Amino acid sequence: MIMATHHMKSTHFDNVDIDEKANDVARKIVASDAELAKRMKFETHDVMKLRERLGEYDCIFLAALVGMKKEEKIKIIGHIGKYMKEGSVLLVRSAKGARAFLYPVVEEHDLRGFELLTIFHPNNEVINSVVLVRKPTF
Ligand SMILES: C[S@@+](CC[C@H](N)C(=O)[O-])C[C@H]1O[C@@H](n2cnc3c(N)ncnc32)[C@H](O)[C@@H]1O
Repeated sequence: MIMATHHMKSTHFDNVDIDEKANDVARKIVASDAELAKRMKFETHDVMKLRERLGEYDCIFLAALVGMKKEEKIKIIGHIGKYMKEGSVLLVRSAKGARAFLYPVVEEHDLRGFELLTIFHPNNEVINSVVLVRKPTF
């Protein structure tokens, strides 16, 4: 929501969650901002079941706990990487240090086949690190 409100002010977001209840809560939160609500859709799907659809986006944000364990997360990243559009960007949330007790750590070597753009580890109250990669254009 912070990105959509303050940085990507005209971007449309398709938010996917496997849990309909999570989407219901998210819809209610976003409904308080009419402008934002127009740009936010919430759909219930398992990301592992989406294929061609993933090729429609310029940028995909993968939430921290989509894949609770590292092996599961790597599998999900591989699936997204297979179907996302060439040249599009994937933002993966990771963790460093003691924060790795809470969230799976994704490192550069877990992102084979992608071009690494940046890794950012915050040192303030923000918990998640961010790894930004691009699917190469062949
Ligand atoms: C940290 S919460 C993120 C909540 C919120 N959607 C957000 O992005 O701020 C992680 C969410 O990932 C969802 N999730 C886990 N595995 C998933 C999958 N395979 N496909 C889609 N959503 C999944 C969970 O239901 C949970 O709501």
